[in-house]
Amino acid sequence: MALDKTIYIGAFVHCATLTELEICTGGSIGVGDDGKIAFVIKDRNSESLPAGWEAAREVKIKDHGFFFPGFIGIVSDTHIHAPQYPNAGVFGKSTLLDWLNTYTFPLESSFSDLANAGRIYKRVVSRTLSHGTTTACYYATVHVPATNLLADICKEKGQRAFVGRVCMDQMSPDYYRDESVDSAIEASRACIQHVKEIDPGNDIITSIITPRFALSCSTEAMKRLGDLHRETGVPCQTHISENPKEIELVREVFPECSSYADVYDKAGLLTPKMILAHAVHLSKDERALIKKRETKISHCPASNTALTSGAAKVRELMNDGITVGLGTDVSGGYTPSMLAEAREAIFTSRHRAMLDGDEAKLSTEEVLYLATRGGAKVVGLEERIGGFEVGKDWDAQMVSIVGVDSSLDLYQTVGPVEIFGGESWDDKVAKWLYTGDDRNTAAVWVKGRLVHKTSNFEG
Ligand SMILES: Nc1nc2[nH]cnc2c(=O)[nH]1
Ligand SMILES: [Zn+2]
Repeated sequence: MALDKTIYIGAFVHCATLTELEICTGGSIGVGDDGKIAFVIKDRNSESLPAGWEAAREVKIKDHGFFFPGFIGIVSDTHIHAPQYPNAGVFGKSTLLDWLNTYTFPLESSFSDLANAGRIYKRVVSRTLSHGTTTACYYATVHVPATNLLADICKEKGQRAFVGRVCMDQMSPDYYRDESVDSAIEASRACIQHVKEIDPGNDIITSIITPRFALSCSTEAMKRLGDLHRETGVPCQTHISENPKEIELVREVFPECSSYADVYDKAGLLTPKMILAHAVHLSKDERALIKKRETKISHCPASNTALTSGAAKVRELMNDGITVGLGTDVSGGYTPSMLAEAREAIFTSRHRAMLDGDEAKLSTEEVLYLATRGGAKVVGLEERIGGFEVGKDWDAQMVSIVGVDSSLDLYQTVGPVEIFGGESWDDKVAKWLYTGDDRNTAAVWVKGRLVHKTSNFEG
């Protein structure tokens, strides 16, 4: 689809490094008709437009707002279960294993009904886009037609997505499981093939091989999925070391393996293109193995707190040199918002700090990095998304914070973020992170295409 050449004008905020925000208050970014950033002007007063851009369309920021890279969670939300969205906020006092049996498997099994799947998947994709999630790493269900439908919906709505059919051939309910290893592999191949047909170049949609977790997959199934991963180059995602009872059971079910990480390693699944969600209780040896294999981790703090799984030691993972992103893990996590997830990451780190010392604290800059550039690295798209550099895709959100305008004596805010006029730019970003919500996400673009807008967007 041809896009208009567009110049985005106003303030731009992105993560220069893990610990530094780069804030250009008077900049412009030109996005070509291919959806890629063609130029970045950091100061409009001292730099003029490149030739040929005089007649380009303009999109301007209002008042205190700014452009920010789209969230990459696993969103990218680096870890979200699309079929579990109707249960967001519904988990009672359960912990992982009883939560799966009580809430999750019954809901996921209902995706054998394609009309039901379509109704829910449309809402998940619209909702995550409205929160600024430009890339999502989705778990679907075991069902091939519904998984393919999720890929179709992401493509149609324009959300960059990794879409995985869930494999589960053991220790799963009779009413919801793969019947055999052969049928599981065949079904996974069918979903990989579907994505090849709808998006051969993985422009927006990528298939992802998805063994649910070690307990629901036989050794044979995991080995065959490892072979499929090697044969196709398709990335992988799964869960690891989330809950103490789960870890104990993994020990009992796989006595030949020295650790949870070793179960995946022996199956050929611990590779640079594998995303492991949770990683709450990893041992030092497991962390060393994950680092050696260049495997990525999705930190899911809201879910880890809700299901009382534990508080992951993110500082330790980062100090080990492991690449970390953020995931909402809906509906283990209650929220589809990566902004809320970033807050949860901050507060979980503060609880860790009360046990481990101040170094454990994550800063505003660090969690925004995990939600953008960190997520881009986790999904292997760091050359294409995550920040505002020439040649990258325009995956961005316009953050709208209309504040006090003393000249007009107006007082109008978008959502709950209050701006009184004395705030520095760092303060404004922090206020957005701590007090903002989807009302502040005025518009969202993926690869230059406008994929969400509110009434606060005039463009
Ligand atoms: N949080 C979470 N952990 C899991 N482990 C296996 N399946 C799941 C799931 O659906 N959610
Ligand atoms: Zn999960």
